[in-house]
Amino acid sequence: MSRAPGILALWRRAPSLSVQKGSQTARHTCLSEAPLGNCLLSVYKANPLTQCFLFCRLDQVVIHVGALSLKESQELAQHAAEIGADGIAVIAPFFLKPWTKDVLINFLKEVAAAAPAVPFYYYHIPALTGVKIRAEELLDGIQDKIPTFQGLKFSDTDLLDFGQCVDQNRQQQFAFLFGVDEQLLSALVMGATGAVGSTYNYLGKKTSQMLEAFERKDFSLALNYQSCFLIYFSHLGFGVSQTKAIMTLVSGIPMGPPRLPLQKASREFTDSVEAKLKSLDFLSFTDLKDGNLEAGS
Ligand SMILES: CC(=O)N[C@@H]([C@@H](O)[C@H](O)[C@H](O)CO)[C@@H](O)CC(=O)C(=O)O
Repeated sequence: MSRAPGILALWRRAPSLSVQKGSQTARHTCLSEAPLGNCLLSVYKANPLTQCFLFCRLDQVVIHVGALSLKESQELAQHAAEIGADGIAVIAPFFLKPWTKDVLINFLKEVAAAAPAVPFYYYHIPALTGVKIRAEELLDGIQDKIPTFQGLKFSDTDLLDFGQCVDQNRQQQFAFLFGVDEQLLSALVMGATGAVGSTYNYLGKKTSQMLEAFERKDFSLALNYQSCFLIYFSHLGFGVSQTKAIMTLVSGIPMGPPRLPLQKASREFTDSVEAKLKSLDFLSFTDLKDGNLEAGS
């Protein structure tokens, strides 16, 4: 079974943390149905491995149930409802793509209807799905079609689209969870209500400090934190494999290589990240042997 942990989510004005499970970083599209179902169940039961990564109590679990097959997505949604998920999230199907807003909403509506009592989030990640329907366009009138619609996970760099989503939300009924970690500060300024991202699995504390600085209106300190991430990312570049390697380094728990077609991060990458994390004083488990990066799957 996959050991990929959920994605740490940071919510503004909330003392505790939440998790999104079955997401891009957790390689949901690479998992077959059975391990994915088990994986979801294990999170619901707050398994020690997950808790160990989050270093916190899980207050909310939002489960990603998107799939290429509508039926599979509906089954995952039903399963999420049965095990008591606090929300479900769905990406756009990405092989045979919906090309218009109405078609996309119809697909999402059918998934949402399979879990009619569970809050529903649209997970907007056009760089990976290739579905470029603007989120702002989608929001218009969406609750008439999907009564459980709760908000967006917005994983795109188009801050104009993001700003227009926030602008539409005059009654503030929706949550806007931002998913480009390097741009979180800009999104906060524009009205993000939370964040979900892979880097919070290991940069969560620094990001919380950035959020605190932002709340105190200490923008220069907040910018310092964000710049630290920007420099970090722009030099190294991060994908799922790299994230797994870093999570292994930071936690000491072997995450193993990613599944094909992903390739495991290179030795040069892990060496360079290890040095960087040490310089930031992030590594408490510094004596990893080569084998630890290989174990698990
Ligand atoms: C394309 C991608 O993986 N984006 C990440 C970001 O957290 C991203 O890793 C980070 O901003 C670094 O580029 C998230 O938006 C996606 C995510 O949280 C997930 O579904 O795993």
